[in-house]
Amino acid sequence: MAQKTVLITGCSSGIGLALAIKLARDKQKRFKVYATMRNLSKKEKLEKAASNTLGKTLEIKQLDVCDEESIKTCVSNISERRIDILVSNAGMGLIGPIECQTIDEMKTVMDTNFFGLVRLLKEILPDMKKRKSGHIVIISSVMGLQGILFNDVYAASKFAVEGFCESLAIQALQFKLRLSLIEPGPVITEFEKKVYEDGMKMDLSAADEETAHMFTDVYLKNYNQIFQSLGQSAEEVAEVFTVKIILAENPPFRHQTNTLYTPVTTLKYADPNGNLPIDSFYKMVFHHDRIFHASLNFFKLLRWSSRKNIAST
Ligand SMILES: NC(=O)C1=CN([C@@H]2O[C@H](COP(=O)(O)OP(=O)(O)OC[C@H]3O[C@@H](n4cnc5c(N)ncnc54)[C@H](OP(=O)(O)O)[C@@H]3O)[C@@H](O)[C@H]2O)C=CC1
Ligand SMILES: CC1=C(/C=C/C(C)=C/C=C/C(C)=C/C=O)C(C)(C)CCC1
Repeated sequence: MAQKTVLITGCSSGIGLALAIKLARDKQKRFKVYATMRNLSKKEKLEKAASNTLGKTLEIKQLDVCDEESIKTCVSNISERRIDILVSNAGMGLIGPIECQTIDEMKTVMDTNFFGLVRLLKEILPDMKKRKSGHIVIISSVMGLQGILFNDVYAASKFAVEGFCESLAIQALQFKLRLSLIEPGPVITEFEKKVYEDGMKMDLSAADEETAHMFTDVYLKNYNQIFQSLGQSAEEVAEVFTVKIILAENPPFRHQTNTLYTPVTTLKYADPNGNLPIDSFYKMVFHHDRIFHASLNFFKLLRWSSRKNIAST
């Protein structure tokens, strides 16, 4: 197999970094990885992890998904502009009541998570179409399928990604291009820390007492526990890539990395009126004294049993 060129965005930490390292360390050297990040002063962690793959199967480049010029410069400096696999990973979260968020903060989330992908594709898709080959892998989220309390704008940005990709995938087939949406549940990365810290610092004075209480004493209070019980590691998510997505003969259009989460994303298909997921999440959150903790314990049990099954296979 000829070496494939992979461009990954957002490699200063988390899933992007783990994936870049995983692919660069491939024993058969099947990948040449362009690991990009918006701020090269953050490259030390990646450089350390890359060790002897640096300058060989891994190169670090600057790319800000919110800056068209930086995308153009990065792509133009790749030999023949050839990118076989694009991994659109750069993204950011935002939690809290919308009354306490500014429109500018919301626009930054949409600009990064949605328009970031659009900008990348405007630059890279025409070359892929000409070559009639290429695989576009997008890190979406389970929140691209199901909204979650206090994640209104983040979920909207991932829904936008999903709708955009569903439409584009039809055209892409004509050019023999593949699109794959990766939909992780919670992953323990900088994302979780940044979102939690911003949530803790949030000025809640614009929210009524009940909403502020719901955010602080229900959502934030359980946030860490949710990540601890349901959260995957960035390496686990990266593993899925090589095994199930990039190397697959027929890569899936959608792939959820966390099977514990799948049941909650199917509820909307079980009820055409759409009430079932809303009611279920409402009960999980607002009867959290019983149901919220019961559901967390249920998730924990599932996780324990799936780990046990993996260990015994
Ligand atoms: N962690 C989670 O629970 C989940 C995450 N995801 C998605 O996974 C993806 C990766 O997140 P994750 O690894 O968890 O989080 P991290 O915060 O660890 O990584 C996010 C990366 O995106 C980069 N980034 C942000 N804005 C830009 C930009 N304008 N241009 C280029 N890079 C940018 C960050 O760079 P910098 O260091 O400069 O900020 C960082 O490298 C995101 O799309 C996220 O939405 C999906 C489901 C769950
Ligand atoms: C509130 C709530 C939940 C929280 C889920 C969270 C917080 C998921 C986060 C996902 C992320 C961060 C995805 C990133 O793209 C549960 C456990 C499903 C059920 C109980 C109610």
